[in-house]
Amino acid sequence: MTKVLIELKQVSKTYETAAEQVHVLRDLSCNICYGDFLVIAGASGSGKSTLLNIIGCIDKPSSGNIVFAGKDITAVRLEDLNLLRLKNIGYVFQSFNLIPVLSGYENVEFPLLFSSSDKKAIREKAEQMLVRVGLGNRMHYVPARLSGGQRQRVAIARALAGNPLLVIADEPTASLDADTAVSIVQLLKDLNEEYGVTIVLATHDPLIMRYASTKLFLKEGHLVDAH
Ligand SMILES: Nc1ncnc2c1ncn2[C@@H]1O[C@H](COP(=O)(O)OP(=O)(O)OP(=O)(O)O)[C@@H](O)[C@H]1O
Repeated sequence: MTKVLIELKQVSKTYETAAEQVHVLRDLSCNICYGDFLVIAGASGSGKSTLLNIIGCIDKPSSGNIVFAGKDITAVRLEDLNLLRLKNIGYVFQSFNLIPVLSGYENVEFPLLFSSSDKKAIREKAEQMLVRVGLGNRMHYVPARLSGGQRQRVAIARALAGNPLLVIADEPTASLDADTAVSIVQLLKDLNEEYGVTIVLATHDPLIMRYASTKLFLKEGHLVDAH
C-alpha cells in the first residue's frame, strides 16, 4: 500500500477582508502519497495558491487538520513549522524568486547554510544539483544574465538541494514560453522519478496535466477528479 505523506482533513480557508469574507476552501479532504506527482488545476481565483500554501506549510487553514509525515502539525509552534519547512519542503514559484545579487550557485547554496556547517558537502551538493538541471557551465552567473528557463532551473536546483520530501511548485511554467514550459515540467517529472521526491504543482495549463501521476481539479472549494 502507498504511504501517505500529507493528509488534509476537512480543511477550510476563509480570508477576512474589511469588506467581505472570502470562502476559498470548504471542508477539503485529500491524501498525498510519497512519490506522487500531483497536479492541481483550476480556474483563476479558484484557490490553487491558497491550497499550495497550506500544503507547503506557508499558511494555516481556518479550520481542519494537516498531518505531515505522520505528525499532526495543525497547531505546532511557528519555530517548529519553520524547521519542518527547512528540512522537508522545497518551493518553486512562477516568478522564480531568486536573490538577484547572488549567482545561481550562491542562490542554491544559501538555504543549505541554515541546516549544515559542512562547507565542502554544501558546495558539492549545490554544484551537483546545478549540473543535474543543466546549468553546469552557467552556475556563477547572476539571474539577470540567465534566461527565464535557466532561472527556473536554478530555482529547481535550490528546491531539491536540501533533499526535501516535498516540492511545492506554484505555476512554475506560467512565465515561460510553451517549449521551455514543457522542458521545465519534464525536468520536474524526471527529478520526481529519480529522487522519489513528492511534487505538488498548480497550473492553468492543460498540457502540463499529462505529466501528473494524480490530477485534481479545484472547484468551488473542493478537489474533484480531473479527466
Ligand atoms: N490574502 C488574501 N486576502 C484576501 N483574499 C485573498 C487573499 N489571498 C487570496 N485571496 C482570494 O482568494 C481567492 C483564491 O486566490 P488564489 O490566489 O488562491 O487563487 P488561484 O487559483 O491561485 O488564482 P490564480 O490562478 O489567478 O493565481 C481569490 O478570490 C483571491 O482574491
